[in-house]
Amino acid sequence: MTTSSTKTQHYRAIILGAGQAGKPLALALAEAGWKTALVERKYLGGTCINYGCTPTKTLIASAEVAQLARRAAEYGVRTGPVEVDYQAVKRRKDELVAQFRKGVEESLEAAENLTIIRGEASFMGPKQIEVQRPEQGTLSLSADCLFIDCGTSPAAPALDGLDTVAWLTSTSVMELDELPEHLLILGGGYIGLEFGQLFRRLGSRVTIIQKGPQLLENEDADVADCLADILQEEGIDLLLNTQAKRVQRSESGQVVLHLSQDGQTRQRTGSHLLVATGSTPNTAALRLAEAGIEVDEKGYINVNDQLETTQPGVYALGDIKGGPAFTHISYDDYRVVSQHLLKKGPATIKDRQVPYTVFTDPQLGRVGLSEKEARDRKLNILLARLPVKSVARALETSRTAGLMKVVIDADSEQILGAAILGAEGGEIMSMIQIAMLGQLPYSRLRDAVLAHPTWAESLNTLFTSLEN
Ligand SMILES: Cc1cc2nc3c(=O)[nH]c(=O)nc-3n(C[C@H](O)[C@H](O)[C@H](O)COP(=O)(O)OP(=O)(O)OC[C@H]3O[C@@H](n4cnc5c(N)ncnc54)[C@H](O)[C@@H]3O)c2cc1C
Ligand SMILES: NC(=O)c1ccc[n+]([C@@H]2O[C@H](COP(=O)([O-])OP(=O)(O)OC[C@H]3O[C@@H](n4cnc5c(N)ncnc54)[C@H](O)[C@@H]3O)[C@@H](O)[C@H]2O)c1
Repeated sequence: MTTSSTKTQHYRAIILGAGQAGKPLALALAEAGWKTALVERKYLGGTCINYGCTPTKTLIASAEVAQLARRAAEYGVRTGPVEVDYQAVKRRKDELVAQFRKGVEESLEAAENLTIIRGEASFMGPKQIEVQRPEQGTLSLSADCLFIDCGTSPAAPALDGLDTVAWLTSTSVMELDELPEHLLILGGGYIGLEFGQLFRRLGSRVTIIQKGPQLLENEDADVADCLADILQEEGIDLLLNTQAKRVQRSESGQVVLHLSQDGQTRQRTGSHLLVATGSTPNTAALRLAEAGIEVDEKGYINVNDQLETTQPGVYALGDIKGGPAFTHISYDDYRVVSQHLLKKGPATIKDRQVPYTVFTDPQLGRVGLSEKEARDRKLNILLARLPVKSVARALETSRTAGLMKVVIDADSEQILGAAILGAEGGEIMSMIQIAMLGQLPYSRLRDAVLAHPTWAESLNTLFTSLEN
């Protein structure tokens, strides 16, 4: 249902942003009988479905097939030369995104008590907003409760000359109709690595420039270095400890990056530049100060453990509140808010687990403390460590790259964290996460009977030899 009116319309709940928290929250509140409005300025489903997880993981799947086909001879299979039809790869991705988006639109449009309003929202007062609708003028709305799920956008670093080149974001790089010939990537985080490897495997030359001494700056150095070796073996040009000083477009239309590495001047020239140096919250349009909603120094909205902002009755969910920026965290924010408001049950974001997976190949599955974090906290720990090449399943399937590492509390035998860099690393990490949820001591996994030859069985071996 679409609405149009000039006087202020009142709702029990208004949700700003139809992302990974906003969509399920709108459905839950409406189903509970709350008169609810959902305001979205672009696509229903938000980042994950439209420009995040869904399109990237679909492209990554095509890149994995290309890579496996190239390695076919290792398995004794002849394929002939491997060719990538990038238009077909892109079409497959676009079709899946359209399918997911349609599913979201249909479920929201079918809901009773829910009004979908297309336009950009701004606060006019603590519980009052204005929506700028394309070609329909503004709409004035008020509500008893407001929920902000407006997400983030790619951030642009302060880089001399950036405005003179047509640089790409994680969104616009997926709109290219042709493969970049040589993709320069600024940033060695999640986006830089996932795009870097997928474009390399699809046939581009790729250079990744990371300002710090390792990729994935928050991970343990041994894990990050192992992943760096794997990417370099695939032909990715990796520059660590490298600062971008300025960028310019050459006469032939190439992008020229002027760099500094360990005091040495360097240069890289490519056909395209992808900037993947982090995100910034979508707070500018919201005029949060009008509602007395406080933000931190980076502009992320301050919330308490029930996700209420400094304005009572106004909540912030998902990436816009800062902290871990993952789809499953946004979804859990929805769970916390809906349990708190609808079931009046105890619900908090305090001390929740934050698992995540970097979808390189091999994947990096992570949960809990890293070794560095545990040592910084001066915890008495044991480490379980296993190179993936020691796992039977890895050898049988020729997927031997990576390492597994688990941090254990030496006194209680409880698992404190895990980094699984290996094939299906996200799934193996999730098994360890479930053991952590159930507070199983590591020895239960070491001694468990696990089917041979699965990836899961590697847990027996992983926990057999421990180091301090
Ligand atoms: C390339 C990429 C890959 C990713 N891959 C993964 C992954 O594999 N796994 C994972 O867990 N996470 C991944 N993420 C992160 C994940 O997509 C986000 O954490 C998640 O989508 C955040 O959801 P959200 O609830 O904060 O809101 P979002 O999904 O960001 O939605 C916010 C919505 O608010 C709308 N909006 C903004 N301002 C206004 C306004 N003023 N008025 C009205 N509407 C407004 C926006 O249009 C948008 O639709 C990825 C992100 C990117 C960019
Ligand atoms: N698989 C996933 O879960 C997934 C995938 C993609 C994105 N995401 C989400 O998207 C968010 C944004 O991803 P991202 O990769 O843009 O950010 P990020 O913060 O993960 O990584 C940015 C990287 O860029 C580096 N950097 C910053 N400024 C630089 C500069 N001027 N030159 C060179 N390097 C520089 C940083 O050191 C850092 O390593 C992530 O925080 C993540 O939560 C998640």
